[in-house]
Amino acid sequence: MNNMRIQRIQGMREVMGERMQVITDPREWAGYCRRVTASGHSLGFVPTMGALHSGHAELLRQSLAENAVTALSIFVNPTQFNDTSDLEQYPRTLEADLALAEKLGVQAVFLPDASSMYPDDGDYRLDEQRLSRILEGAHRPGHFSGVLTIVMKLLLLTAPNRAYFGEKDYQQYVLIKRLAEAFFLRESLGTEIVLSPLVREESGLALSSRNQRLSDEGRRTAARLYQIIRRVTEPEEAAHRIAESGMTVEYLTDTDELSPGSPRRYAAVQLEGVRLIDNLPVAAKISGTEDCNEQ
Ligand SMILES: Nc1ncnc2c1ncn2[C@@H]1O[C@H](COP(=O)(O)OP(=O)(O)OP(=O)(O)O)[C@@H](O)[C@H]1O
Ligand SMILES: CC(C)(CO)[C@@H](O)C(=O)[O-]
Ligand code: BAL
Repeated sequence: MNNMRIQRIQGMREVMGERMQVITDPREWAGYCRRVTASGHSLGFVPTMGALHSGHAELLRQSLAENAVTALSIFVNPTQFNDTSDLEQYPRTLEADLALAEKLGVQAVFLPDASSMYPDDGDYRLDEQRLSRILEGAHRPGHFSGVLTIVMKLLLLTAPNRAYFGEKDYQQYVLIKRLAEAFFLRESLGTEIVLSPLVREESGLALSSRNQRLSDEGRRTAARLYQIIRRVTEPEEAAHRIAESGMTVEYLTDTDELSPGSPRRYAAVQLEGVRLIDNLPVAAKISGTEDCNEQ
């Protein structure tokens, strides 16, 4: 980062105060965000459901590098859970999340509750008619309607210059990018939707908050998912090998529907009652060997 940029960011931290702001009220949050942008400073925004891990940290680092101020939201959004036990068991680690955000240098955290984000009790919903119905959407009815609705509310309140979403949830990223285009969010809010690369454990397992619910043995089994999807050419054969490893396959598909001309492989599995997803560009698959035990 060049010196001018560092000085600008330091200046901004003095204006906004050194301590990280933690805000729960949507109106107060909108006011804070408007003050940041009105004073000429760029605002990056990373929406999450908390239980932060290194994947989230990467999104935050990217935002911190590209914007004067970085805002994080933590909200376990009930309308995107089609399964109530998944919602109840979703990991919540607020104190550790705030400590990590502060350590990374995040300037503001939005922690709303469900009643403040849904003053309409969820009567109003956004709905996409096509790409939200495949892959994750086919297996989690209503999920993307909940995601798009809460993301639109968060973007309207925050009006960031850039909002960051992870490649781990590639279908979600595509739907949000198209949402921004459909509703002219660049023209109205000045918001650009940014894709952040997928972060994996050394074993290859995609980092995910839900991984916390896996046993040690479950984690080792889960690592096979990536090893198999990146090495086995035929989707049917890959699904068979994943099932042999002890996971229940929900889907495993190669398609370019979400990225025309550049097909990707998408997979969702269940293991120990935990639902895991992964994806990669088909071109990134390793050909020439189908030995999934090799790293
Ligand atoms: N391993 C990862 N690499 C890159 N981005 C990630 C990763 N994990 C999560 N993200 C991104 O972080 C943002 C917040 O995700 P979220 O809080 O749902 O965490 P999560 O780990 O995806 O949890 P889960 O899948 O268990 O709900 C999303 O944009 C998501 O795509
Ligand atoms: C984008 C999001 C924060 C909306 O609740 C969530 O779906 C997530 O964390 O990926
Ligand atoms: N990161 C995806 C959000 C969800 O699984 O609900």
